[in-house]
Amino acid sequence: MPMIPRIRLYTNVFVVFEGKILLGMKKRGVGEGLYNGFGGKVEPGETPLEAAHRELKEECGIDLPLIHAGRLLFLSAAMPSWAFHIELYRSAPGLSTYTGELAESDEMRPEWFPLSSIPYSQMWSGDKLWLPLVITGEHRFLAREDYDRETDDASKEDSQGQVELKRWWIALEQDPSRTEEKRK
Ligand SMILES: Nc1[nH]c(=O)nc2c1ncn2[C@H]1C[C@H](O)[C@@H](COP(=O)(O)OP(=O)(O)OP(=O)(O)O)O1
Repeated sequence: MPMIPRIRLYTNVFVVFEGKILLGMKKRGVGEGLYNGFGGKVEPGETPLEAAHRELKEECGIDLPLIHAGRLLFLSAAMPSWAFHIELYRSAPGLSTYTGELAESDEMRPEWFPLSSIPYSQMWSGDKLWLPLVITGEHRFLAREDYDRETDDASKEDSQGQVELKRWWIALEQDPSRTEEKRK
């Protein structure tokens, strides 16, 4: 029987104000050197929303109302024992203030970017597929990504194993609060 991976549950929060987005430069660990939202593992006894607020506060010092934006599920050939499930949140629409003091932490250096110049080339390669949906916040979505070994250039492989985004799909959730759209 093939090995069945175990699910690791994470959160990721994007603070989006009028015309700008708050990202963090990851200073250590997995994803070091990349910009990302603020987040981490959901701890036992915590809901994902509670974890999202806790991680936002721990990693950049602030808190504000959040809405669920979507869900990312991905597999990576670099970590075949795990399936990653990330609950994605964004700040509630229309907000322009937060509580607390925006501050650098051991893990993240926060930085505002205009929505017109999001540093996608310094982010996880799949994020550009769904971050625009997080920013508009009109539909919640499910995104699915498979990272596999690079096949075109074996010289790039190191002991960690280089992976690239090979397959993906995104689907919008039905939102019962919206008028049912007619489908062709
Ligand atoms: N925006 C993103 N896009 C993506 O494709 N993978 C992401 C991602 N954000 C996080 N991941 C993946 C990478 C890695 O395997 C895992 C780790 O995420 P994080 O850096 O958020 O958590 P940490 O390892 O810092 O956990 P904590 O120690 O609980 O803070 O989730």
